[in-house]
Amino acid sequence: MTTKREKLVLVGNGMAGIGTLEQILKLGGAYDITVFGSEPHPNYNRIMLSYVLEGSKTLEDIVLNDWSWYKDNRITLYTGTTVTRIDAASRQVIADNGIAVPYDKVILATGSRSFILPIPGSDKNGVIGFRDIADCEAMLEAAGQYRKAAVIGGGLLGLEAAKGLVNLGMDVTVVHLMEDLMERQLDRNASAMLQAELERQGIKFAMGKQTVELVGDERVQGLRFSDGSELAADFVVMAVGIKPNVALAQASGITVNRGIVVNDYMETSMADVFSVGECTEHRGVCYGLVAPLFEQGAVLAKHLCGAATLPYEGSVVSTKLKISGVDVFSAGEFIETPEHVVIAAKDEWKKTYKKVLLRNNAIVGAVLYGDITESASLQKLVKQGAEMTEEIYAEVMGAGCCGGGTKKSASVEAMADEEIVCGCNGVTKKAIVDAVTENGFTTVDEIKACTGATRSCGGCKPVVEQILQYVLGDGFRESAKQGICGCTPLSRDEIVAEIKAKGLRSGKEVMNVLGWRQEEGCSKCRPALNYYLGMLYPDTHEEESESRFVNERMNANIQKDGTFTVVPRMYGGVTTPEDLKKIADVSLKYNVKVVKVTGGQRLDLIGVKREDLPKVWEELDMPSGYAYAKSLRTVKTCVGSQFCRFGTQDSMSMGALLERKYERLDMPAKFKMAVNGCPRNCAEACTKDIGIVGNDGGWEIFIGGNGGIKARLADSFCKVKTDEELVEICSAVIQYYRETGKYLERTSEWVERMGLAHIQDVILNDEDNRKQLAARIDFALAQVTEPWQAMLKNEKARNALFETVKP
Ligand SMILES: Cc1cc2nc3c(=O)[nH]c(=O)nc-3n(C[C@H](O)[C@H](O)[C@H](O)COP(=O)(O)OP(=O)(O)OC[C@H]3O[C@@H](n4cnc5c(N)ncnc54)[C@H](O)[C@@H]3O)c2cc1C
Ligand SMILES: NC(=O)c1ccc[n+]([C@@H]2O[C@H](COP(=O)([O-])OP(=O)(O)OC[C@H]3O[C@@H](n4cnc5c(N)ncnc54)[C@H](O)[C@@H]3O)[C@@H](O)[C@H]2O)c1
Ligand code: SF4
Ligand code: FES
Repeated sequence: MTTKREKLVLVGNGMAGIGTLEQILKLGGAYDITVFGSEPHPNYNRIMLSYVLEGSKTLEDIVLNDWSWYKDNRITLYTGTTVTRIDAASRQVIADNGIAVPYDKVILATGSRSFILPIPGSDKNGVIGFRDIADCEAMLEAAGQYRKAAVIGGGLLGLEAAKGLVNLGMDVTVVHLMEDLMERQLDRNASAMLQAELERQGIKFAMGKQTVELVGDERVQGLRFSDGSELAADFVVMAVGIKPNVALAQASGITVNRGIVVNDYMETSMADVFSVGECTEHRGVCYGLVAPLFEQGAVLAKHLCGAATLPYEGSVVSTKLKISGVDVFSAGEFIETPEHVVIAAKDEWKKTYKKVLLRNNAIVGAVLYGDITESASLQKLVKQGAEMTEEIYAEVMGAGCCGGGTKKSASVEAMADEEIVCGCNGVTKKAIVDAVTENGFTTVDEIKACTGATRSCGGCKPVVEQILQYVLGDGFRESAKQGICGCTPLSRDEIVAEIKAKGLRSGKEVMNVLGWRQEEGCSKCRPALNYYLGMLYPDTHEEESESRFVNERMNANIQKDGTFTVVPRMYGGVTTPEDLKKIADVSLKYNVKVVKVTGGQRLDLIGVKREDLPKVWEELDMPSGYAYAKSLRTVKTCVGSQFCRFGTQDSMSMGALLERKYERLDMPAKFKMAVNGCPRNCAEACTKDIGIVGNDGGWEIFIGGNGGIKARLADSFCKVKTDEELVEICSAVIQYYRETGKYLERTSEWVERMGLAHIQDVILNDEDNRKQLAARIDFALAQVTEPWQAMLKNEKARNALFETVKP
């Protein structure tokens, strides 16, 4: 006889909720699971949004559980769907779009939202919080259009946001209410050192300022303070704290205080309804960091799986600011009172500071600035409220405030097995050592995939590295080479070489033969392998569409409200009245929300419903502009010699020719080109992957430009006389990039890695090689087909993607 599986509904697709589900799945919990999330994305690492803004990660990098994870674990997922009520009488969870799902158990993990100061003007355009992908995208966009930003709030979030905006080229002032930055985590000494360093990094500060109004017309133009002074700003980020999302609990009659009130087993006041994460209030505390949320999730998962568990008794929190070049750590109590015994060391030359607070000889708090080597030990000692002893003093204070560096592996050696190394994910030293000794893992990525350590804020990475060094000894340096992801220690070049040498033909085969740690791979390696195989076998590789990112699978870009954009090709930025009429007719018929002229000189139909996509493309009957793909996006052109008085070359015709030639071909990353009729460079060749400028009766070719987050001016590659030479060199450059580029590596990074001189040598000084590269790209180009034409003929794929399955 089979027992009926209970129905578990999770509301909130964030880190706390999905972390709890991961634990439940690990424990073998027998539930039919449904997840609701208001955002249109799979579970992603919210913490890493700071790195996305700062430019060191992309949105794709921060996905924690991609769409296939839900499918593989038979979880029904409703994204872009907000639950509005739990009906205890009918035992159903009811969503805003009318979907009602029966439940046996419900987990509320609805998180928080940004607290927006209730002051006049806070609803003006250009004022946002920093909480989710949509906010992050809005900030990236604003940085391209506006100059002067103000970030209100000098806490963790405000400072990380400010650094991100400075990196994006904005003039940023942090407006802080108090006289000390991060006054909830740091004492005056550490705060002052932090402010000095951040000023050095380009952030300005307005301290002790209370904003009473945001001024401007529709768009914000500045801030007015209580002392009457003003600050000009055309973009304002509010980072003054968070508010738990409790509307659903309230509407369902569940007891709510600041957060959803729970007991030590995460039970709310409603039977069979539990709560974890930032929306939760436990013993009067709502947490705003991931470590406590995962601790809550671990207790709840065991509780729901019938496994023995201790009650959740609250968490001691510690924080680390994620700004490169600024190492700050704080745990427990940090402001001394007459009750405390203070151990402190400050080195103004090395710019380091260390303070440990004792109460009745128990370690109750610590602040580190500049050198945070001891953060893991101190975090544990504070959590345990350990007694200070001579040994601990020597271990923690070492040579004073900066002695950690010389005794790193000694301090790791001295760590107890059960000591927590990764506070965010509760991973002990023993779990990491076991992953090395029992599973043979040798890199941080492998440890991450196996244990979860370093998966969230990344603050524990140095200690994980020290443990690897301590366990592997000399073997560590050799193994320090990182694989393309946690599934393999192999680099891109090694994988491509093995595919060629062993004649491997599919992603699965590559993973099997090359000994992938995770049988199914992950969201990093699957699309990369699909690209490498397609590049190596253009005529025979069977496209593995399930390995593609969702936008590529749908041949359309998903937007934050769950609708899509449609961008038809306009070769060289040139269109016709007939095509414009078609676009207008289709836009009206399918209620397109906005028609936007893009930076790449074409039209973007924004707000198309998923189920309308096939009909829109069928009626447009125009080629896809690949605005979602890792391939040629646009060839921007100026008017050129056909019309411009200065033009010496026909840039419009050449742009259209190049766009028709290279469209649809997969590349390591998105690829943009521009063609100009003369050196006035109206189509901005200098920020394109390949930029072309009419010059001296011929063409000058530039490569490796980028106008995005990591802006880079293109390098002059060569000058040519004829159109034929131009096309041959473009072909050779693109094919060489395709053959040697790492998946997701833009040409700006590729040129820096390979060296301009080397690429010139390969392509300009070796005619045979150049011709072979051009022939290989022509062969690959002969295999590509128009995706929407194929999709419209394939009813099964069309139904599966656009009618029955959620992305
Ligand atoms: C930029 C940034 C950087 C951060 N850095 C760090 C850090 O370095 N270290 C650290 O520990 N913490 C950090 N945090 C905090 C950390 O990200 C949060 O504590 C954590 O993500 C909260 O997880 P959660 O699942 O409780 O809530 P959330 O992540 O807010 O997830 C809740 C989800 O539920 C959805 N939802 C809400 N109501 C409903 C509903 N009725 N129906 C359906 N869905 C709903 C929301 O849209 C959201 O997607 C950072 C936060 C930000 C914004
Ligand atoms: N590295 C990290 O651990 C990290 C990074 C980002 C965010 N987070 C978390 O995200 C959440 C939100 O972060 P946060 O920094 O907004 O919250 P926070 O509550 O930690 O800090 C808000 C700051 O804004 C200041 N403030 C309040 N009102 C103000 C006003 N009117 N004008 C100027 N300043 C004002 C406060 O003095 C405080 O320093 C927190 O839970 C935080 O822990 C953590
Ligand atoms: S780049 Fe030269 S040819 Fe082209 S539009 Fe500008 S001035 Fe005219
Ligand atoms: S401490 Fe945050 S990921 Fe390990």
